[in-house]
Amino acid sequence: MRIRRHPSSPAVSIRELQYQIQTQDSQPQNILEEIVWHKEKEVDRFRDQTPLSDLQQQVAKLSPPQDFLAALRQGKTTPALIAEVKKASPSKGQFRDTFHPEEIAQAYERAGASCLSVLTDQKFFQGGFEILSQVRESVQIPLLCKDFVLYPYQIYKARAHGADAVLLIAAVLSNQDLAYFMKIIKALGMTALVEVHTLEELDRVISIPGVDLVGINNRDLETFHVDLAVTCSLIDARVNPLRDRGILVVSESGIHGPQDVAAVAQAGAQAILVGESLIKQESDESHFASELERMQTKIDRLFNRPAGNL
Ligand SMILES: O=P(O)(O)OC[C@@H](O)[C@@H](O)c1c[nH]c2ccccc12
Repeated sequence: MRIRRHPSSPAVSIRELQYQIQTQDSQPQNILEEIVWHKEKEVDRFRDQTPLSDLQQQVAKLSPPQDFLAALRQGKTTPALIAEVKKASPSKGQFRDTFHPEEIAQAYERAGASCLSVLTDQKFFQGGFEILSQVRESVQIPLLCKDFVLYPYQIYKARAHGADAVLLIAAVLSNQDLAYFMKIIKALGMTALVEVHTLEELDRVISIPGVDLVGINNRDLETFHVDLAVTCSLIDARVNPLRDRGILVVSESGIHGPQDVAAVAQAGAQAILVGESLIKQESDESHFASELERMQTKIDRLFNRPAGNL
């Protein structure tokens, strides 16, 4: 695990030294740590509003989730597309002036996405669980809840708002937590997408029983640096164990054009997760009559297919 879950408390009590240790260790070292430390407080607030037992009762009344992994295996495109409903990011700010999640989600679905990802982190990505619910009402395809999961509570909350799959980030969870959270996700009939960024993390994840869907994030969440070679080198290093275990690999982040899609597909990614390049408002986009037309054009371009070829 690369990330400290909490600010560490000083081990010594000599006053001056304590002051020094506190100032150094009580600052997050990078954005991922900052997000995780803040997430602890956000989850506390959610628990105060709605206890876990209430969420569990809500979840018990829902019809079963859809099979996210099967939708990727069937794939409306090759590789299958998970399109992300993403309003903003901590590094780039807001991607467009007006953001209508239902419209975007419907356009993605009709233009060829096999599944959708919905960001629910409020502070850093301007997402929300109300957006997940709105999207659930607007489309048929399976949904991934994209958040920084630290507690089982968040898994029930995702399900209660209509998610079929939940992201688990190896950089912030121990193996024990990963294995435990996977059990809860499976018991709820959902799919876990386990995200890695390094070979160490991939090795940890491959060793956990029941992992069948792995996301390789091309973006380093500590620095925001994006490199598609991350997907290629990690798959390359572990081709055999990935194949033997029947793990489907999703290449995540920084995919902008047909060359990018071809590169990660060639490396062995069977699905891609794309946010920014689909959602971003370009300066020459005013001529698009509708969100559907916009998304159709962008997705056609991404897969190098003739315009309107759905
Ligand atoms: O907008 P991009 O570069 O296409 O990336 C999408 C997605 O991969 C990215 O949003 C993401 C991948 N893993 C995450 C974990 C948390 C928040 C966000 C993410």
